[in-house]
Amino acid sequence: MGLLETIKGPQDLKSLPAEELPALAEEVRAFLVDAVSRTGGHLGPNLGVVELTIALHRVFDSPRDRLVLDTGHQSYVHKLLTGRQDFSRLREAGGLAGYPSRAESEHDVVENSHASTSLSWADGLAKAFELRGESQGEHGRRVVAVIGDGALTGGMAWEALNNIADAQRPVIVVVNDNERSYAPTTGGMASHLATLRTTREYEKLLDWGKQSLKRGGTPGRLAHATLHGVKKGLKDIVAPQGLFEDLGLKYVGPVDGHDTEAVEHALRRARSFGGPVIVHVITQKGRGYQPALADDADRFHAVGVIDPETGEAQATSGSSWTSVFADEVLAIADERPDVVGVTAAMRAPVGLEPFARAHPERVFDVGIAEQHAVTSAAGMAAGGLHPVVAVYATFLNRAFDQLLLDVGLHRAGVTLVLDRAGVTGPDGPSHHGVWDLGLCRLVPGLRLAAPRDAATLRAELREAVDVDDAPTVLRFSKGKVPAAIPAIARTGHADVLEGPAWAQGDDVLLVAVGALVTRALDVAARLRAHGVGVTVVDPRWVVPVDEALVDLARSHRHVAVLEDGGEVGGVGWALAAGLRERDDATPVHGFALPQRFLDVGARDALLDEAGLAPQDVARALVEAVARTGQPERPGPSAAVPPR
Ligand SMILES: Cc1ncc(C[n+]2csc(CCOP(=O)(O)OP(=O)(O)O)c2C)c(N)n1
Ligand SMILES: CC(=O)[C@@H](O)[C@H](O)COP(=O)(O)O
Ligand SMILES: [Mg+2]
Repeated sequence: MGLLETIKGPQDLKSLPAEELPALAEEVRAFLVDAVSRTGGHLGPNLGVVELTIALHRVFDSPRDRLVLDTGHQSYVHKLLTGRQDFSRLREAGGLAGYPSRAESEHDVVENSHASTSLSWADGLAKAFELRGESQGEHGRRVVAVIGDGALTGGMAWEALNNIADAQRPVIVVVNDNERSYAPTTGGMASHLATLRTTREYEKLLDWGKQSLKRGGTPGRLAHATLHGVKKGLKDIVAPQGLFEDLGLKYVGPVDGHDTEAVEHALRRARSFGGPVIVHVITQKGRGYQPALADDADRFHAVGVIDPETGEAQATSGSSWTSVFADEVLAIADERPDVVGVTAAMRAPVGLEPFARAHPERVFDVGIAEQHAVTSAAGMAAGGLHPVVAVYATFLNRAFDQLLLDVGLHRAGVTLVLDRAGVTGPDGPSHHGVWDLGLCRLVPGLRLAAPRDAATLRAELREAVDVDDAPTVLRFSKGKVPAAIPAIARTGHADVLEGPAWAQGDDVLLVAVGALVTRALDVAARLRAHGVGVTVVDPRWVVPVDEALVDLARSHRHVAVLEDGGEVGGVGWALAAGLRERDDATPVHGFALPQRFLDVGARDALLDEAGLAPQDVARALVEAVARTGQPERPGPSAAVPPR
């Protein structure tokens, strides 16, 4: 039996002799490579925090002390050391979550996978422990937040530091500095951390110098004393007193994050300090696994299954929607010098890499700072540019106020491209992009399109960037782009995809949104097989709902809406409202996602479980049509509540 199998919880870890820790670290690394190669996941980030996590659980007493992991994608080692070693179904329904999960363990605190929140959580916990009288003294409860250098570029982190620095509560902020988000971290903060890292090299050099000089007898000792004086002066030049210290935070580091003993020593110093302290730990993303270290793109940040022979990692997302966007936005950028790209530390995942390679001066990586991305885009538009801000749909949540009042209020010609819209799957509840339709519907003047295939993505993107007096948004899902789905007619903005067989009349108007068009066509075939007449339309622009679509709805006995987003503020919700405004009683059957947090799971399975399986939708509509008998107007009724 290896060491790792003997670790059932932090107590077992604490009792391990220090000399066995390197061997444990190697076992953990081997486990991670083996397990994550089979399931996919965040291999690179977790390989970088092995020694750090071991040290954290030896110095602090989780769950009495609270360990908050920012973003949470680097929580696999934490899980291994807190009694969870079955990674066979990592990031699958019913398996281990890829992020902290309170349902899994009392050692887990924050389940939100959105970056830069950990310091605010820590500030809140520390205030609670203080008011409850639990944090005082050497053995008082401690709060430790582990935040990456990427997450530290997020504005929330600095709002929290402003508060943490202002009080003498025992908050330990561990900066896990591996110099990367996906790609190398950008911005002034990254440069500052680099300066502090340089100090590390500088300190090593000085330490070497000191030891050598001391061995040189009296002349050497004199020289050492002189050098020591020089050091202080030089250090202020090389590493001006740290930003953190200027804020009033004690700074410990930089520490070699792969030397468990050194990290433990630094953490014990931090713990005993009793006030707010930064422990700056230098780690290596992908540490110990050559294929990850060789991956210049993102060090196996988030990978799919890995071929054990070659070390080749499948793309996690493999979302070919992204590649269509990447190709079309580059074509647009070649034609229009006013078009610029903006990313929040995800240039490659959102498809702006080709654009950046061709026009490096016109793609801006603002760090993990979606709020800044959106408002700076409003500034760019005011300055005569047309920014294309590409983010995952779920991360737009963070920039709603900026979208509403910096972009919307000023009618700024900004185009937002929301990748991973709808159910994403393995990343769980905080990653599903199911809020954007409702949020965007709140912004007056905003227009949102949901392409159904590659051709409509290209066309709708071009329509969007041609709008310079209002915000425009495109949303598309994770996964594969379907084969081309041609239209047979156009009504208003909507494409008619399939009309009723002449004998079957106008029983159902089936409105299909974006990637769910494929499912809708399956539903339509099932309806026809049951003698129900159906017209399938793709509205293309779904915010606001097109008046022509409302008119079309009124000429059918039933309207059904199939969409990959939350029901509140969705297309079905808006279409029902449009019919009510006309005092029209056409029943609207909404097939949207329930307004709750969806768990981890495969995208298609989660859609089916939400009632969006074609056979279930068809059955519900056949029953609804049967209930209303002959084609006469049903009695006055509100919209049939979405399922
Ligand atoms: C608000 C937000 N934007 C974007 C992301 C996507 N994302 C996940 S991890 C990551 C990089 C994090 O870098 P860092 O904090 O340095 O952690 P590391 O992976 O280097 O350990 C990003 C951008 C996110 N989770 N949250
Ligand atoms: C932690 C995080 O936010 C990302 O790494 C995310 O897991 C990537 O998702 P995709 O795999 O869909 O690109
Ligand atoms: Mg990092």
